[in-house]
Amino acid sequence: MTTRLAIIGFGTMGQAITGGLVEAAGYPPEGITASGKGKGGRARAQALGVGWAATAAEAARGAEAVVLCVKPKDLGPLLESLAAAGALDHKPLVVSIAAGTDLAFLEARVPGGTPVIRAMPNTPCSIRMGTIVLAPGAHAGEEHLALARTLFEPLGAVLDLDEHHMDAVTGLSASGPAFIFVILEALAEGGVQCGLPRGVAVELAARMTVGAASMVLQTGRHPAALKDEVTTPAGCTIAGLLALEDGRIRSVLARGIERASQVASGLGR
Ligand SMILES: NC(=O)C1=CN([C@@H]2O[C@H](COP(=O)(O)OP(=O)(O)OC[C@H]3O[C@@H](n4cnc5c(N)ncnc54)[C@H](O)[C@@H]3O)[C@@H](O)[C@H]2O)C=CC1
Ligand SMILES: O=C(O)[C@@H]1CCC=N1
Repeated sequence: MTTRLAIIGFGTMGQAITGGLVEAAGYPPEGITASGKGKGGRARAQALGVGWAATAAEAARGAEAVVLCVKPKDLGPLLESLAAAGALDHKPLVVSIAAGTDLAFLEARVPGGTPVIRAMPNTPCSIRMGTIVLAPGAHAGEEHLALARTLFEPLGAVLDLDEHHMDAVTGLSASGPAFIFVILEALAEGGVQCGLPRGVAVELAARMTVGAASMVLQTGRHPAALKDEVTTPAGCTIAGLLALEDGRIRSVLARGIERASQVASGLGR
């Protein structure tokens, strides 16, 4: 049976989640009502066939699950407006995807006993290749986690983790697509520098990345062991690897995740 779902905040992530559910996973659009303030949201909702509510309160009323997809700074005012309108009085499952906004903050702004789940998805959810980490609040039981999994599993791999990992998850798998896009762009530039047409270089870089990542997931082997198999003694790969190490590639990438995670932790304040 379809869960009546409200998506509040219809920007990048609200649209990625809704688009992934409707276009890629075949979720019935009539089961979803969206609400947003940004440009183009209503037209996108219409194109997807999902309902559109003029206000967040209207979307939330009667929904079994309310997914909050607004920026961290907008979450407090949004929850206050929903509480003032009594739009969460029926205690639906409330899911927040906001970075840096903890369960304690959310639970303090919904009616007592409301089940709340913090989720951290990423933009690849729009093509069902996402990762989504879930952390349940004090009143979210197994049935609520099961409902959240039903909503997110069509969009990618769902992992349950304790909330204290959420900032690290945000820096790694939520910000991470942006880092990978920059790496892909740079890899393609290398190919262009060596004479490949740009389109071919981008395609080779992207397909190679999918293949290498899939090897890690499918074999369960350590990335270092897989790397060693590519690296012929006195061959070309070791020459390229050493050039990358001269640029401190590992430290630069790891510090990028650390910095994103640190900033994520302050976004809700
Ligand atoms: N962009 C990303 O890759 C990821 C973002 N997130 C989190 O998702 C949330 C949304 O991020 P984006 O989609 O990138 O932001 P966005 O700015 O693209 O979308 C947020 C939308 O919420 C709307 N909004 C603000 N207040 C509202 C209200 N009271 N009622 C209805 N709509 C309202 C805004 O007009 C805007 O269209 C953030 O909290 C972010 O931390 C989490 C994972 C990945
Ligand atoms: O950059 C941001 O703040 C959001 C949260 C994670 C990905 N994008």
